[in-house]
Amino acid sequence: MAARPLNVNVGVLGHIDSGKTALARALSTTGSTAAFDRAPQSRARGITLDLGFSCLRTALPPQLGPGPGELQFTLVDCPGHASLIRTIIGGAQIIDLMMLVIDVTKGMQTQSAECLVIGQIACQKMVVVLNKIDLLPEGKRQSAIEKMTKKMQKTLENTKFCGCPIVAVAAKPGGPEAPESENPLGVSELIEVLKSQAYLPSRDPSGHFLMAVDHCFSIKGQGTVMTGTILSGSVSLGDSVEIPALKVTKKVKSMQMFHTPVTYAMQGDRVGICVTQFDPKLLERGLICTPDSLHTIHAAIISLKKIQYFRGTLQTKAKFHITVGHETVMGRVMFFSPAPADFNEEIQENVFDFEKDYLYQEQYLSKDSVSSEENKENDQAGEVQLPKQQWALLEFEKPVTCPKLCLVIGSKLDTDIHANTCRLAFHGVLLQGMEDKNYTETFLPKLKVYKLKHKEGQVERVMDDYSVIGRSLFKKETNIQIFVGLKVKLSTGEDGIIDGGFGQSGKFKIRIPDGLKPDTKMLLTVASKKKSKGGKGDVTKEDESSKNDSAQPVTISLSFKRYVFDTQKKMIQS
Ligand SMILES: Nc1nc2c(ncn2[C@@H]2O[C@H](COP(=O)(O)OP(=O)(O)OP(=O)(O)O)[C@@H](O)[C@H]2O)c(=O)[nH]1
Ligand SMILES: [Mg+2]
Repeated sequence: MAARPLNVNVGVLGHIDSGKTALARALSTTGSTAAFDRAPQSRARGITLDLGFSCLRTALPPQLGPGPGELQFTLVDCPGHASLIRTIIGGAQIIDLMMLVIDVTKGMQTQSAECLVIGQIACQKMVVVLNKIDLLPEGKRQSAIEKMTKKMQKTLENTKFCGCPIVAVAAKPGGPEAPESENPLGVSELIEVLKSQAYLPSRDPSGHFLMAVDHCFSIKGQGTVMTGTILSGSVSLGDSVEIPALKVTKKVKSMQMFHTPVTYAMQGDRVGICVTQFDPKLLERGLICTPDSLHTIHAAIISLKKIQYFRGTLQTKAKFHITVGHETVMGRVMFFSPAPADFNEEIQENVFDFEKDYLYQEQYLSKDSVSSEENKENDQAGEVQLPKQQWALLEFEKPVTCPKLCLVIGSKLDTDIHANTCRLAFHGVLLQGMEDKNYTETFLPKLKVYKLKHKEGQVERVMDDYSVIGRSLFKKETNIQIFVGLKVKLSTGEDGIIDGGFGQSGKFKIRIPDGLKPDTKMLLTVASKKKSKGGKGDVTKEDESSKNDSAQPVTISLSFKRYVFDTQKKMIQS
């Protein structure tokens, strides 16, 4: 049997109309079933609506090893239209090398920037393609290309693609009206660059089989064919595969890779898998897998990072479009960070420690979320102390089916697509999914995220050397009983313990085990003498006036933590 060609998936991404489909067409020698805007709706609108696949075979470049053999580039033509970003995110997750197509007459555009962000999250390597150079006036073409090349180099400076190759082409010189005979410019040079950038993607046949299906059709008398890219594991003739969306399991009857029958395929391969007949309309896009290997989850814990280009803050309780693996759903987030003692701890990849305590955050902590005033206080140099790792709890509006440890991207897709702003907000890794619909009761209590609570009140008067009466710490209707035994601190330094309620107006008694200091006693005696002159009004009035009474010299502070998901709402002090 001839050696299998080595397959490298090349994504073609870029702003709408930059010429991605034209470029894929110019590059490919063999078109697969789903290539080149075949769908009638796509042709009618002149835009790409779905992922297109085609391939290009070349001789194996030297860095990929000696001996004869072929290199197959599977070109994944992604749509450019902003509304199709979910498809683009799905496409980016199966590629090894990304081509970012830029219209040389326009430069970076909004979706070019979004594609760059997606590339940074999902791809290892990139080549920038400056397309439509035929539109530059011939005399100034070279200098215009050089200028744009410099600009792109600058844009990429602070990305992981710094220094990546930039190639100038015209995929379809003359545009749509030009005759097909018109030869593209620069494409053979581009192929050389692609070959030089090709690397042996790490492929691993072990683990569960998982494939992203992008196309499904039936063949009379044979069965239904699903084409797609194998994301993990491997598959052989006769294997059972599950289609989770349809809740069915089917046997693999035959397989093809680019029109050639095969008996085995593994991670990174593009295959068509034929199984016993089912209605192909039921599965246009989706996942197939080893039976029972995916989980369907209602909520998840992820570790995450904010996307630097996203303007604004990430607020707890906000809703995002959340892409989990290959599905996108609406979800609500709650951010949390390490507890202060663990702030500098190293990043733990791919695991979540349920033994640890975590600190609830109203928003994701980033340089711009910490106010400049706090900033000054915390650090002279203006450097904000940020934890090395942060997490979020995601609660989905409807359950999603996804692999474990999959990529998660949060975006604000309801942002106006003409707003010229990055809609991608955060990315992360799914660490723990919650399959139980009643996860709030069965699962969340295990998650030890706490809020720090702080209450302040005032000492009203001294009872004796070992006890004082406090007020303004609780509301009138608060059940003080549940606070009994908690430690408090007086602003004069004494430690105290809440002993019980006192009267009906939310006042309470504090025991001072070590006794009041003489200075404190004096301070309080003077203050209460002044006050008693005012006479006795009714209780609420007194309470109100006392709130504004800054003359009270001694304050009481009560601090405790409370776990967000503790059903008993226990207050805990260290
Ligand atoms: N002049 C010129 N026109 C080009 C070139 N490449 C593509 N075009 C034209 O640009 C338009 C868009 O090309 P497509 O290949 O459909 O662009 P796309 O990036 O795939 O568009 P979407 O998939 O909808 O985002 C078409 O009218 C092409 O004929 C080029 O090199 N020169
Ligand atoms: Mg296109």
